[in-house]
Amino acid sequence: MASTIGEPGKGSKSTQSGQSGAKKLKKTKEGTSVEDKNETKDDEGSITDDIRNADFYHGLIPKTDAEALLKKEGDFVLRKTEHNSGVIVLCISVRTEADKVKHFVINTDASKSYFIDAAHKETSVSNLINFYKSTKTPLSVASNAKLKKAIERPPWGINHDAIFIIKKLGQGAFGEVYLAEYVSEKGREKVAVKTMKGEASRDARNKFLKEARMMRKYDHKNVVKILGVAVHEHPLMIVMECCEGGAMCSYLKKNGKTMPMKEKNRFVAEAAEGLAYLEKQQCIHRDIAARNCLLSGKNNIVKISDFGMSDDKAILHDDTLEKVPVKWLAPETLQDRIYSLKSDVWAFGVLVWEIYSNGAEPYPGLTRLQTRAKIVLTDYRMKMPDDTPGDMAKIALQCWDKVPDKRPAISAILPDLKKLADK
Ligand SMILES: Nc1ncnc2c1ncn2[C@@H]1O[C@H](COP(=O)(O)OP(=O)(O)OP(=O)(O)O)[C@@H](O)[C@H]1O
Repeated sequence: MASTIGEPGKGSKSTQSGQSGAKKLKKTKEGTSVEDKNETKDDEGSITDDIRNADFYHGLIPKTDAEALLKKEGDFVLRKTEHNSGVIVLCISVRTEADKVKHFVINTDASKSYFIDAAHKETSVSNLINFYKSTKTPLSVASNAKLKKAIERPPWGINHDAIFIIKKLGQGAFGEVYLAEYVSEKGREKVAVKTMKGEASRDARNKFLKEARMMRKYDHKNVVKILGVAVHEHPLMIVMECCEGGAMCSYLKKNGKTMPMKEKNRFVAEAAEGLAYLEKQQCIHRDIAARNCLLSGKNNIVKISDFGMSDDKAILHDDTLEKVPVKWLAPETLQDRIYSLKSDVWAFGVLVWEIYSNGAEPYPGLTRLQTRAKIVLTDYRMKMPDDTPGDMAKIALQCWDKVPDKRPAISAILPDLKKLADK
């Protein structure tokens, strides 16, 4: 019987490619820069070069991404997925005539034969796919899933060997962020590469790649652009435009005292422009802060980054409140764990405060717990730094209205912020 994901074939071994081990990046002439090759060796058992280089092999792309690529009945991709905890297997995802996507594990036996249904075995994965495609045999009787058209990797699917790591830029939640060179048909360009540690769980991997999925939707000069993801090998990578100026909060800490007021006003206006765009796309960012605004180019253009927590639901109820940036959270988030476009507006107010206080930590002298208590219980609001332009201070206070609906939309305050920046 064919086994779909979640119901492994009994008495057979799936095409395991081994659990990801932690790997160190190193610079190589060939590009991908992974020191520990063990896992790739494991991969080679089942993923031979004909598969690795096949256009329809998508590596570890998440189910959601695979499903979005399969538009018509018979469209299929070959990908890797975590079958049972810690075991990476090869699987075929295919859209069925019932307009559902089914995922079939490719199994292997002691004699290195590959099969979906033990009734038909082949000596390689590519032969197995060719068999199902050419004979139009259903992958399982129940689903009647047939392989018709292999769907190629999308343009955002990047090969590891097109990435040349140069140096570490920072530390992300899942792994390091590097400056790298990305070689494509367009030539060579400097990029930032967010990596994910090899030993991460399926959950963490999905979270990591969700950030890429969110970023793919956006195209704006004040939002960090994604170029693609590399998911064929470990470490998984998100490849994005590089903002050489680094995080705004570090810049403010270093240069804030000597920065012209005009530049601070511009930082506010540019961050607002990026955020107004996200607001229009119904994207709740959930982590607006100076540390997540990056600076790009010789003019230090502000770009909103870090979509690790973002979502495109109108209102989000997140029960976990795990590792949350308390000092940037609105009262309704602190109390009821509700996130909305209006909780981003609150965080934008805190960002404005950070800009005029030269990157200081909000609510100086208060712990996270004290901050939470003061906001929720006493309606406490920070005082804006003394030299904040009056109109700017007024706008920040509007962003901190207790009632989310009374906070302005970013698009509504943007014209005034731009005027202030142009003065
Ligand atoms: N596109 C980029 N260009 C230049 N530097 C970057 C870029 N993206 C990230 N960095 C650097 O890497 C650091 C970590 O990135 P980021 O904050 O996005 O990671 P993260 O996984 O979301 O971490 P956390 O959730 O803890 O903030 C940033 O502070 C910045 O210094």
